[in-house]
Order: sequence, then C-alpha cells, then structure tokens
Amino acid sequence: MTEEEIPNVVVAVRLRPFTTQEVVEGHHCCCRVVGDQTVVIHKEPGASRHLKTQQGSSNEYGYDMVFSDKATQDEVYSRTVKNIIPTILDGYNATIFAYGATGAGKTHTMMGSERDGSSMDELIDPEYEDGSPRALPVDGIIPQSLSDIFRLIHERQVDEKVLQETEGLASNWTVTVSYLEVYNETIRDLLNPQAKNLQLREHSTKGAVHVSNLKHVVVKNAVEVLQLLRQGNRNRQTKSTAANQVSSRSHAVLQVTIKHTASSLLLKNSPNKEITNGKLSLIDLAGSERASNTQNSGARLTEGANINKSLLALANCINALSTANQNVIRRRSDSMVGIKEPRPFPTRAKFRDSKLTHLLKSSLEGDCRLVMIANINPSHKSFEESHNTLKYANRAKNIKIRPKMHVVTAEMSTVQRADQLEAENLTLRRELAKRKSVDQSMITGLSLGDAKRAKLSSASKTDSNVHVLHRTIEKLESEKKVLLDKVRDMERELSRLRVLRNQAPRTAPTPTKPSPGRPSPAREQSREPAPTNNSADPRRRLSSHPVVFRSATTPQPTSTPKRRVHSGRESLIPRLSVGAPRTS
Ligand SMILES: Nc1ncnc2c1ncn2[C@@H]1O[C@H](COP(=O)(O)OP(=O)(O)OP(=O)(O)O)[C@@H](O)[C@H]1O
Repeated sequence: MTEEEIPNVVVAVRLRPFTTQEVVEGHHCCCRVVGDQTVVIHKEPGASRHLKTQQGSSNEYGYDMVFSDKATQDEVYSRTVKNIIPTILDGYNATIFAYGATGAGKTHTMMGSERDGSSMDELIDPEYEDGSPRALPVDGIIPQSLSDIFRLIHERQVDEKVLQETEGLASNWTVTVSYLEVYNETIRDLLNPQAKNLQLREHSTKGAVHVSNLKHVVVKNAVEVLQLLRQGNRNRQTKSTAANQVSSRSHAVLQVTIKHTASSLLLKNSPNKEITNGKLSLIDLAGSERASNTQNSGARLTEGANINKSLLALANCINALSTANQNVIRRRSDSMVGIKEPRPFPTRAKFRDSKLTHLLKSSLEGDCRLVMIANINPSHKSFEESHNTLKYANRAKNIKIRPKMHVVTAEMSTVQRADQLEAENLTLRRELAKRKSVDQSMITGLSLGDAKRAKLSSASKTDSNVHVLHRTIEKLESEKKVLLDKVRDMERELSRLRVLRNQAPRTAPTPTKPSPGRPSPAREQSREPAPTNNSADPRRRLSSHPVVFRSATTPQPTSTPKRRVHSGRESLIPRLSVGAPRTS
C-alpha cells in the first residue's frame, strides 16, 4: 500500500467474545457482524410491548472495518495499524486509540498480554546473530507497533549503510518514548511516578500541546521499549469493579517520537541536512461506565465520574469536528433543487474541557492520521453502552484530517558540513581502531584472500562492518600514496633549492623580486606543513575526511613510493588533512 492509499481516518469496530462468567450467567448476544463493514445491533422488546419505547428494534451501522469475536490480535493489528507504522518513520504523525464501555476489550486490544506489566515471558535478546532485530512474540497493538518500529528502522539502516559508502550520506535515528496517564483529571508520569506538577502547555502560535516535566526516554531497541511499557503498566491505576475484574481507571497515553537526521556530505551533492520527526500516540482510554452496572461507590464512583466527564468532552469534540466539515442541503420552498451550503454555525471543538481532549488536540484537529477502534461487549446486558459506542464511532467517520509530513530541510554551511565530516571521521577512526584490535585476523584474512578466513568472516555478524571498513582502508591507502608522492616532490624541490642557495655568492642578500614561476625560498618555507590548528580552517577540516571527499578529485598517483615514510596507518591519518585543500 502506498502512502497516498493509506486512509487518513480509520474507524473500526471490534466485538469481544463472552467471558466465562457471562456464559455462566446466561447472557445472550445483542450485536452481530454482517460482512466486514457492518454491525447490526438488536434491541429486545421490553415487558410492555405496546409502548413504543419498549418495542424491539434493529439498527445497522457501517464502518471502515469490523471485527467479529473470532478475530485474532494479529488480524486487528495488521488491518488497522501495521500500514501506518512506516509513515511515522517518514515524518507523519498518527494517533491510535481504543474506545468503548468498561469491560468491552480496549486494554486487551491495545496492550495484549502486556496489560498489567507482569508478563512472565522473558524478553529475549533483541538481535539475531546477523544484527537484525528479532520479531518479538507480542500481541496487542501497542507492543506490536513498538516491535515493528525497530524492525523497520533496522531495514532502513541497512539501506543507508550502502548510501553512506556510495553517496556520503550520514544518517541517524533516535527513538524517544514518554508514557503518561490521566487519572481523575490529573496527569501522572508512568515512567516517573514521583514527578510532580505535570502541566499541559500549548504553543502560542503553533498550537501544539505538550506536557511539562514529563520524562522522555531514548530507547535503542524493542526490548528496551517493552520493558518501559511494562514498567509503566505496573504504575497504572487499575481496580476491580463489578463490570471488569481489572478495570483501567485512567486514560493511558504512550507517545513514541522517531527522529531521523540525514545529511549529504559529498561535495557533488547539495550539502543539505534533513530532519524528519514522526510521532505515534497510542492511547488506551478508560471505559465509560454506569454507576448502576458497576455498583461503584466512594473513590471508584469519583473515578467513574471523571472518566465519563472526559469521555463526554471527547465525544463533544468529535461531534464538533465531524459536523464542521459537513454541508447541509437547503431546499427553497418553491424549488425542487437542493443547494449545498456549509453549516451556518459549526460548533467549535472545546478541547480545553478536559485534560484528555486538550492532550489530544493536535491529534484530532491537526495533521495526523487517526485510527479509532471501538470495542463492543455484545452482551444484551450492555445494549445501551454498545449502542452509544456504535453511534459515536459512526459519527467519528466524518472527521476530516489532512496528514502532513514533518520535515525540516536546512542547507548546511561549509563550517557545519566540515564539523559533521570531522565527527563522521572520528567515528570511523574509532570504529576502525576497535575493529583492528578485535578483528585483526579477519582484516588480514580478507586482504590475503584467504578463502577459509573469508568464509569465517562471512558467517560473522560483523561481516558488513568489516566490508565497509575494508573499503575505507583501501581509500586511505590510495590517499596515502598520493600524499607520499607530494611529499617526495616537495623534498626534491627543497633539496634543489638548497643546492641553488649554496651555489649563490655569499654576499649580503639584496631584496630581489621572486620570479613569477618559481617560489622564493621564503615562500617555499611557508609551504612546509606547519603545525597549524586545522580546525580553524574549514577547508582543511573538510579534507581530513578519509572516506568520502577526495576520491573524486584527487589525481591518481603516477608511481608507487619506494620508501615508506610512515609505518602505522594511525600515524598517517592526521597527516592526510594537510595537503588536501590544494587538490580541489
Ligand atoms: N478479543 C478478546 N478475546 C478474548 N478476551 C477478551 C477480548 N477482549 C476482551 N477480552 C477479555 O474481556 C475482559 C475485559 O477486557 P478489557 O479489560 O480489555 O476491557 P476494557 O475495555 O479495557 O475495560 P476497562 O475500561 O474497565 O479497563 C478481560 O478479561 C479480557 O481479557
């Protein structure tokens, strides 16, 4: 599926199977799935059938997709969210949330078996021997999304490694995670429960909302992020109610930000730096509840009231957003022709009515893809709640969103590029030195073409790194040859000048103009490599990059130097920076 084909808003409905308790109590089904886009809900007739309100009825609602109680976690994830994950890496934002009454299956859909953070499964080593990340045995939209993010980043890194070598591309991926809950209209940091004074702040011009003092953790792989998720889930407020054994008493919001920085370093490419920022918000809402069904009192009742209040605010915002884009058909009394007009007074979404809606402001009205999964308990005892959820989800289909890519492209100045080259150069040298000590035998093996060693090295997970380093070494070697040639030329020139000076009459020197074609001894002196501070001159700093820069412009050596001036490769590297600017 291409990026354009991925819908901006997806509204899906999922019916859950009956729990054992419901089966024992003899509940029967009030909802059924027809095809893969329709749900029919049936209201049973009441005792006094002659009253209109007590008569049975059936209603049919359509959605983008519908999942029956037989649908697996994998199926739900693959059809609703999987396609969106690559767009986050490209710099788009997306919000995925589960909605529904208490006990309808939201946490099951979003968290899977990670729901209470006490999963006994060992999180295994994140990598195979070849360095690619393992597919983690996880279920639920949140863990599956997190696992997929790192799998995709790894795939892109493999492609970028090739570009690094051929195009001089330098790239970097950073994944940052925050996890909070809105409990009783208070924001709590699930990764740092001691944190106080978490406040919502809105950017005055951009309108973006963020939470002050919230902990953001940089994560390196899927295992790290799943461990954080478990840690956060252990800190989350859950209690037992009559409607659900483990009922979430808060709205949980996990945000994953993926930042990708790419810069082209080669002179032939325009020296641009491109930063893409994609954000995925994964939300497990608390369920709406009726005090009579849950039989709550005291603290549970207060929680329930707060949950309902924020969900009502969310419903109002969705209402306002869905009607804002709708046209009304006006028909003049004397005409059969209807005229499409925008609604005269579209309701304004009041995001500030609750912490939840304020937090979701940019997700709902902004430039971000939206996936809503409405969860339904099909029991006849939950008819009212299920019917409300179906109506509400049906309205959400009218929300119009235009996702936007978040990319900043900055033209790099020569000095910035030089700085980046220096950093790249340093990293490469460090890696080279490390590899040299670890894989000395492997590098030697490759240069000797020893088949046995090559076989060994190909089996190793560092094989691709060694390959890149080997190419780097080859480039360094050829640059070294060029420089040695230059040094020899200069030495020859210097000794010729010394001879000339010795032959000159030993009279007091009179100031003479140097001939235009030949440098004066004083000028020659100044061409000697002086111990200067290379970092002061950007051109010199550029030249110190051993990999990407000079191979295209450096003339090939005409002869191989017989005398090796430097025995070790390490001592050569700093000298490479001296002569280079003259080659360009
Ligand atoms: N698709 C499903 N398949 C099997 N069991 C499910 C499914 N959906 C939900 N359940 C089970 O139903 C019960 C209630 O689900 P869950 O806790 O996810 O509801 P919830 O909507 O998150 O409730 P609350 O809002 O109170 O937290 C749990 O025992 C859960 O394991």
